[in-house]
Amino acid sequence: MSNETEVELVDAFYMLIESLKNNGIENVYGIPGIPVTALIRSWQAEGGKWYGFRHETNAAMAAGVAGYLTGKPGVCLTTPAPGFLNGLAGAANATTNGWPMILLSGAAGRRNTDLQQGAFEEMDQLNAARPHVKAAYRINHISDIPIAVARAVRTAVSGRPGAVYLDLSHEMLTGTMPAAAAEALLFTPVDPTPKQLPDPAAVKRAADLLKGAKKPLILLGKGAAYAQADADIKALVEDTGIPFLPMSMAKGLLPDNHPQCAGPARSYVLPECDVVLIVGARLNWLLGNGKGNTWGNQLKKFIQIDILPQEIDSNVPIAAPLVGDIASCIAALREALKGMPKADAAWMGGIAERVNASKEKLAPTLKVETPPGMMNYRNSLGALRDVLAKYPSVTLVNEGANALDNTRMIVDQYQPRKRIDSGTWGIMGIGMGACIGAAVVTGEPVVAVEGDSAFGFSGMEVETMVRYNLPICVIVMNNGGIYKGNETNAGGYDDPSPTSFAPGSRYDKMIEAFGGVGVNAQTPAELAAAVEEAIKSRKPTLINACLDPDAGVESGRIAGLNIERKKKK
Ligand SMILES: Cc1ncc(Cn2c(C)c(CCOP(=O)(O)OP(=O)(O)O)sc2=O)c(N)n1
Ligand SMILES: Nc1ncnc2c1ncn2[C@@H]1O[C@H](COP(=O)(O)OP(=O)(O)O)[C@@H](O)[C@H]1O
Ligand SMILES: [Mg+2]
Repeated sequence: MSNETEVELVDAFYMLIESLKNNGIENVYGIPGIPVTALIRSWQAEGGKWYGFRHETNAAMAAGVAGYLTGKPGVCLTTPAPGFLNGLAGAANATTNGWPMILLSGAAGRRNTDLQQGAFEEMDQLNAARPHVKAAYRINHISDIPIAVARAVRTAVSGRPGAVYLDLSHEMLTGTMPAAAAEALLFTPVDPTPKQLPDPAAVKRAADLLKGAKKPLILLGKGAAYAQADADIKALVEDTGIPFLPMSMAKGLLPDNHPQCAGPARSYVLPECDVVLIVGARLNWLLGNGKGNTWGNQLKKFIQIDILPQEIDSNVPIAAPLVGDIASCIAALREALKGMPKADAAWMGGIAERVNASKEKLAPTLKVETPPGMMNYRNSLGALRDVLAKYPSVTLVNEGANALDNTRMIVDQYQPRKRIDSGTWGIMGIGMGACIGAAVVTGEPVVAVEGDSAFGFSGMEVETMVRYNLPICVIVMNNGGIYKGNETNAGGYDDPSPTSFAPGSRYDKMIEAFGGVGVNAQTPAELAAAVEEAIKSRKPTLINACLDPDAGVESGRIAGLNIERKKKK
């Protein structure tokens, strides 16, 4: 009898499953196929939750959003080469957003790949991943799995979070090892997201600057939402009385209707403020790179809280860098600011005036009557706003151009981490993956406001939503095209324009094909009723919101980034 039959062995699937569990991973998102199908079945058999998608990019988006919402890396599992590449788009988006996720992909054997001998789905995935993720590792031997998974988790969640690629080489996946030795290697990592405490001198410098400000502003970014230091952030804002400006995914850290919220007065507070406390936000294109017209011509003093030291001075000089994790930095800053007088009443009064004026100007447009089937962004989203105000725990997913800009402006958020959108890249295609990831990790209803083009990037996942019976209500803002639906093509012949879709499309019929609830909403009242019914019923629902094809402007609020022809021919 050979020695092998006497010694109990374990295989790589066992080591992967146990290592994922030791790192607190409960859900895996992806698509089966060679060589991972049996691994998925084993994961399920061991009690792991599997969410099977229709496209790996959507599975990876779900994993990234799950990471953002929970602080634990979402895990996406794919097959090699094309499956890996599809997943990589979601991993790159997670890394750009600073969200923790792990992309696990099967890979062809090293011997063939490194000699480019044409193995099945051969690709040098490790090197293809490296430029687009926070880190990429290959596991070459079964005994390395526990350390590799722990390292991937720690890398994904520590510092600035991001995606980690783990290459599951064929040789490793087919390996076995003695069970006793394997058990000795399995472990649970200690404190993968350690506190990063700020330097007390830096805290004092920041506090002194804030105390001396005449027109201070607190700018909250999605890093502040991700940090889950909600109570301390709210207390810092309210104790100091300083106005706050939330970036889109920081909305809800304090309610959008909070008296200190300067959101509707962004174009006033950015040029007028003198000291800005940036909490988990980057001075990138979304904030005019911290200079130019967005900020007016007065010199600003920036205080920046960030866990990544090299984010400081990325665009403009930072007068008081505060490097550390947001929770630790905010706690230290609150201590240093104790007794500081509230922000200047004249400054607050000026902001309140502009916020009220902005709201008064917007209000009537939200109630405007339009003929059935010809809603616009204002009256449709005005109706949605009133419904969602009654359900603050609903997660709102949002993408598109006009569909994005108008929803961000009109629909208020009341709780942290309840708005997921196109993020730092301004990417289309996060939609259905984000809905599924959010529904899975929150267990709460999700409402998505999707441009009809944006929806198209991930729309096949309505079958996935129905299959898992997730409480997701997708609203397709059907204006008949990209930005609008009534452009004619420049050539004058009959083909559609570059931005138009088939007129009269009925997206609600898509979900009905899979057994979900489809609604064709012609008026704001019909839209509101259908959304509320979907939230209450928790049934997977798709609402085709019929908008005027002329509603919308090219590229929404970022039209200025377009390049136009300098001359006709
Ligand atoms: C992956 C990807 N592809 C293309 C784009 C370009 N793009 C595209 C294609 C948009 C769709 C706008 O049309 P929509 O129907 O989604 O929204 P509205 O009609 O409401 O503006 S917005 C935008 O920046 C993108 N941002 N991301
Ligand atoms: N826990 C944390 N502590 C400190 N900084 C963090 C933490 N998590 C994320 N960050 C930082 O927050 C910033 C988020 O910026 P960004 O994604 O541009 O936000 P927004 O788009 O809302 O402005 C990143 O620079 C990231 O390094
Ligand atoms: Mg559209």
